[in-house]
Amino acid sequence: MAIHTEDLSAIPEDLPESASDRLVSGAVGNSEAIFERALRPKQLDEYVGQTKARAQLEIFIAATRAREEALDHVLLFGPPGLGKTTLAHIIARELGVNLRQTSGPVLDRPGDLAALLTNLETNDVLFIDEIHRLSPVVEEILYPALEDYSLDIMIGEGPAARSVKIDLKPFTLIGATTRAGMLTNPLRDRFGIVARLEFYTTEELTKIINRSANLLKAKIDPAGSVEIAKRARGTPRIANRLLRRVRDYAEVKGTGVITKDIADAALKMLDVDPSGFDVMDRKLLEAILHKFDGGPVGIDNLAAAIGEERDTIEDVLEPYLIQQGYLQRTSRGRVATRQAYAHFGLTPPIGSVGSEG
Ligand SMILES: Nc1ncnc2c1ncn2[C@@H]1O[C@H](COP(=O)(O)OP(=O)(O)OP(=O)(O)O)[C@@H](O)[C@H]1O
Ligand SMILES: [Mg+2]
Repeated sequence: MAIHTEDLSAIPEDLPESASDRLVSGAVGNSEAIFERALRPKQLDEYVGQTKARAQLEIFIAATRAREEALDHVLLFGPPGLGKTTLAHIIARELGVNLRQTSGPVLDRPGDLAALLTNLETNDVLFIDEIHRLSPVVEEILYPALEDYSLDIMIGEGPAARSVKIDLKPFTLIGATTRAGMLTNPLRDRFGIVARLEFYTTEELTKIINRSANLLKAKIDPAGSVEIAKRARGTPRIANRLLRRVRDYAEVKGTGVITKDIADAALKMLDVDPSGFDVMDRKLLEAILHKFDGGPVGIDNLAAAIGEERDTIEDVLEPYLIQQGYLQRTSRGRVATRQAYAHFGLTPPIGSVGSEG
């Protein structure tokens, strides 16, 4: 069995055009997949940031290796582009086992899952991306597999139908999702290790950009990497994407070196503002401010107003705006904070939420 087989069909292609085409969307376009793989760190010590998740995993991996057992099942969750797939591959590599990759929407028949599971070698990793999109019938046969490495499969139909039990070799499931909240409770409960990935700091993104620039043989000065890092929405995928575009700009409009001024001019041209917001971020905030008087506004109304899918708002747009304090999610809907008013040069009304911008 090949080590680290990649199932390209697992790369999500079903994101709405407007979302996947965004320069700062966390989502990945297919043409980008090859480039992403080249920049993907292969070992835990190359994986920048996520100190909490990394510290946990280091211990569990070392202990499991020493005992020659399968690692507990791992759930990785967090917004797109923060490094879930990367981390899954690193875990398998550090464990010294094979990784088999698939995704929730692709696994639509129980037989497909059974085939994957029965082909795993001892202690291998099965990586299921978008695990919140598993169909209920597939999820059902996953439970006993996770719990006691066995499959209960129905053979035949009607009165002749019988259930057969198949023993599996010990394995580790790594599930990745942008939405831990959409997992069913019985599934979530079966993960022994749950790691939530956080947005990266400017310092961490600067490190990632320097490493990528090095691999791409792009010339960049320290202030240039900081400028890109500050505008990458806390997301390594976006940092790498911006780096590539800014490098093109530097080669055509400058001397080839990415300086602060070149980065700034390039990002301005690409419509990424100093807070790292792109057209869609601004559209969302402006809709709340102008069409809904700052909110609260329900997610479906908001989706209709900006012509975006509700899922895209919740998975891609909102998490960063909330983390940065521009948006609040309340029981009555989304509310723009004082910081959002300030961003657009507006005076916040009395009683508006959030800290002073
Ligand atoms: N901690 C990190 N250190 C360095 N580079 C990273 C890190 N995390 C992610 N990257 C880079 O960002 C890119 C995107 O990461 P990855 O594909 O793992 O994100 P993801 O969380 O799986 O996204 P999605 O939810 O869309 O599947 C990778 O190609 C990798 O180069
Ligand atoms: Mg991924």
